[in-house]
Amino acid sequence: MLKQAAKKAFQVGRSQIYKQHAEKEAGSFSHLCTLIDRAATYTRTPASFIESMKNCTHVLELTIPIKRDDGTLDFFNGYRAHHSNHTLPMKGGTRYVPNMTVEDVEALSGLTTMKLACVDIPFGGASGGISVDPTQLSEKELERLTRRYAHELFKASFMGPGLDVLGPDVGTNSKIMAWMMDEYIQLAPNDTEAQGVVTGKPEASGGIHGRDEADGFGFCIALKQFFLNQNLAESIEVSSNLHDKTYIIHGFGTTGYHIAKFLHEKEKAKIIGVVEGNGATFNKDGLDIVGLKAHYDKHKTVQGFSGGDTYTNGEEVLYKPCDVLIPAGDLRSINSSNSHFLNCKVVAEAANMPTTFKAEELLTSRGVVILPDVVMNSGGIVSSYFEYVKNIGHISPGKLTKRWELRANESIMKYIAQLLGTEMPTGELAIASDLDIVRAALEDSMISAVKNTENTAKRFAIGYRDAAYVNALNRIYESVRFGQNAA
Ligand SMILES: NC(=O)C1=CN([C@@H]2O[C@H](COP(=O)(O)OP(=O)(O)OC[C@H]3O[C@@H](n4cnc5c(N)ncnc54)[C@H](OP(=O)(O)O)[C@@H]3O)[C@@H](O)[C@H]2O)C=CC1
Ligand SMILES: O=C(O)CCC(=O)C(=O)O
Repeated sequence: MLKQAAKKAFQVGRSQIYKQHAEKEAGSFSHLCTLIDRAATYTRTPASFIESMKNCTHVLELTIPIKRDDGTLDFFNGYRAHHSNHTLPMKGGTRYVPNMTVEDVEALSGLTTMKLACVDIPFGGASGGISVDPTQLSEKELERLTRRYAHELFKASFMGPGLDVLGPDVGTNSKIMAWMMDEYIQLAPNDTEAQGVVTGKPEASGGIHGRDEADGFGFCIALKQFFLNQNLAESIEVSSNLHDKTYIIHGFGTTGYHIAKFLHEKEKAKIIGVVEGNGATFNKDGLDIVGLKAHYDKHKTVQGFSGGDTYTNGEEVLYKPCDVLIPAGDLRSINSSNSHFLNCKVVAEAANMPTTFKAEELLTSRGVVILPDVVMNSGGIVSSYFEYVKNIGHISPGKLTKRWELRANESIMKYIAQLLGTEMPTGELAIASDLDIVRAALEDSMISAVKNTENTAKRFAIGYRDAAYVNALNRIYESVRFGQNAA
C-alpha cells in the first residue's frame, strides 16, 4: 500500500514522458557494462579484470519498518551496493527517491567506482538509499527511517569509516547525514574514527566548508578547463570563454542551483532557462539566479518567477537553442524521447547517468559533444573525501600549517622589502580560510581529471566519456595489481 502511495506521489511530481521512454531503453547496469566494454579495448588490462568490473561485490536489499506519527506501521525498501572493494573504504551517495530500483543502485555504485578513479581518490565505489519520497514524511518520521536504515546497514557490515562511507545525493541533506552518524556512534561508541562514517555533515558535526557547493564549484572548473581546449571550442564553433555562451539547466536542486550560481556570479554567464520536473522559466537575456533562488525557496517551483516566462511544460524550454545543456536532475533525463529535439552544442552532465545510450548515439552523430558525469560532477565526492580525511585525521585543513605559512610569507616580504630598500607594506597578510583550501584542492583535482581525459581522448581519437573510463579502468587495475586485494 505504501509503495502505491509513493509511486503516485512520484507520478504527480515528474514528467512521465521521460520515464516511459527511458524504461524502454537499456537498463542502467547494462548501460554501465557497455561503457566499460567499450573503454576496455583501449586499456592494457586483462579480460578477467574487465569482467570483474561488471559485477558488484555485495548488494544489500532491506525492508525497513517505521512507525508513522499516527501510530501505524509502514515498510520501505532500502538498498546499498558495494561495487568494488579493490581499495577501502568504499564510498558513495545515498538517495531518497520514490522510484529506486536495485539495478539503478548497482549501476550508480559502479559509476562511483569509475568516478573516484577518474579523480584519483583511493576508494572503491558504493551507492544506496531508500525508495521513498522524503517530502511525504514528517521530520520525525524521516529521522526514524534514516536511523533504522543506518542501523540495518551497520548490522549487515555495510557501513563504517574503514568499510563504507555514505555521502549525500538526491533527496538527502546534511541533517540526514548527521542522523546517520549519530546512529553509528550509538552502535560503535569506541570507534575514534566514527565521524568519518558519513560525509556531507553539517560543519558543527565535523563537516567540511563548501561541501554543499562543491559539486557546482567543481563542475564550473571542469567546464572552464574543457573549453580552454581549442580543439573542442573550434569543433563546435564557439569561443573558449564561459561568459559568452548560453546555458539551460535541467534540475534546480543542490547541484543545479550551485552550478547556476557559479556560472552567473563568477563567469557572468547567461543562463537562459531552468527546467524542473514541474515546469520551467526562460529569459533569452539571462535569468537573475539570486532572484530565482529566492523565488524557488519560497514557492518550491521555478514557475511564476517574475524575471522569466513561465512554462508549465518544462520540455518546451529544454528544446530551445542554447550552447550548453546541463542535466542536473534525474537519471535518464536525456533519452530517446527528447534527444531528437535538443538544440544544444554541448551536453555537460552534472547529474549521474543523465544520458541514455540511445540518446548519446543520436546526439554524438549530430556533432553534439558530451562532457561526462564521471568527470564533470566529481566535485561533490572529492570534497567528501576531504571531509573524510579531516575526520580521520581529527584536524581541519591547514590547522597545523596556517600560522607557520603566514610567518614564512611575512619573512619573505621583509626580505624583499630589504632588498628593494622599501618599507614593509602595512596591514595583515591574508591567511587562507578552510574554504579557500578546500576550493584550491578541488580546483586541482578537477583540472587534473579534465587534462587526463583530454589526453586520452586525443591519443585514441575517442570521446571524452570513453577516455574517462579508459583512465579509470587503468588506474583501478594498477591498484588491484599491486594493492591490498591482490593475493
Ligand atoms: N549532491 C551531490 O553531492 C551530488 C549529486 N550528483 C547528482 O546531481 C543530480 C542532482 O542531485 P542533487 O542536486 O544533489 O539532488 P537534489 O535532491 O538537491 O535535487 C534534485 C533536483 O532535480 C530535479 N529533478 C529531478 N528529476 C527531474 C526531472 N525528471 N526533470 C527535471 N528536474 C528533475 C528535482 O526537482 P523536483 O523538486 O521537481 O523533484 C530537484 O530540483 C543527481 O543526478 C545526483 O546524483 C552528483 C554528484 C554529487
Ligand atoms: O559524497 C558522496 O559520497 C556522494 C556524492 C555523489 O552523490 C556522487 O558523486 O554521485
